[in-house]
Amino acid sequence: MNSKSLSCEQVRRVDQIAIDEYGIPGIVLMENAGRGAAEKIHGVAPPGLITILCGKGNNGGDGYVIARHLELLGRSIQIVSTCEISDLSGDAKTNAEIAARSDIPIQKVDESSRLQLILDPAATIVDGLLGTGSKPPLRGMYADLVRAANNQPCMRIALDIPTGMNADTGEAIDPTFIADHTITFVAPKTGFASPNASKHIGQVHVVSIGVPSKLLRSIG
Ligand SMILES: NC(=O)C1=CN([C@@H]2O[C@H](COP(=O)(O)OP(=O)(O)OC[C@H]3O[C@@H](n4cnc5c(N)ncnc54)[C@H](O)[C@@H]3O)[C@@H](O)[C@H]2O)[C@H](O)CC1
Ligand SMILES: [K+]
Repeated sequence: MNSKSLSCEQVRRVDQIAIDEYGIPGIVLMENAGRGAAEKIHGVAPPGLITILCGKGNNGGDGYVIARHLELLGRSIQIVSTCEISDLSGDAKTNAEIAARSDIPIQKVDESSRLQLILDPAATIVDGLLGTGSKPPLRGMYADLVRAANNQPCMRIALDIPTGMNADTGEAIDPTFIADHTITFVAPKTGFASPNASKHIGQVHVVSIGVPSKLLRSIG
């Protein structure tokens, strides 16, 4: 990994400074993240359906953007969401509404047996459940969804961090998403260098979200 690693706190600070001091709207950061991630996913995902798991925060928000761009790239996609669009907020809600208006298929799951029915064993799974806002260990349905995803015989791609991982230490309490590829935003996370992390992160791809290099240099 050629980029300097950052902690979750540092990356969240990049986000906030970009918005508050540089005036880059959060929705622009999310669009850059999602479009960049979609292009990486298109490059590594085998032919066929791509199922995007979307959680209730901005990690899920990235997933709604990714779905729109993968469809534009000609890929077959479906979104599996852990909550109603009305339960989302901010940029994630905006992008969920855009996806719904675009007739992108969105199915809500409230427990994992339903997910087993939805998941096509051959379909690539994209993990947009939890990112830097995660406080492991996983609770309730998120733990069940990660176990169900890990049991599928398909490629798995994590967005920003594998759900369940402590991205600062690399600690991966069971269950933690097991990714073949991790598409991470701004910079690799500090914990990715830990031996505990390697089984879960797979190949790491860093995607820029359009933050100026002057800001990146200022993060110590
Ligand atoms: N600068 C950037 O890197 C950008 C990052 N983006 C993406 O935003 C997420 C972070 O989003 P956030 O809304 O802060 O949190 P999450 O989506 O990670 O978590 C959502 C929500 O989930 C709840 N939660 C926390 N821990 C648990 C748990 N153990 N079990 C169940 N639920 C949990 C909690 O309420 C959280 O708030 C980042 O990773 C990127 O993907 C931006 O899109 C672009 C800029
Ligand atoms: K994730």
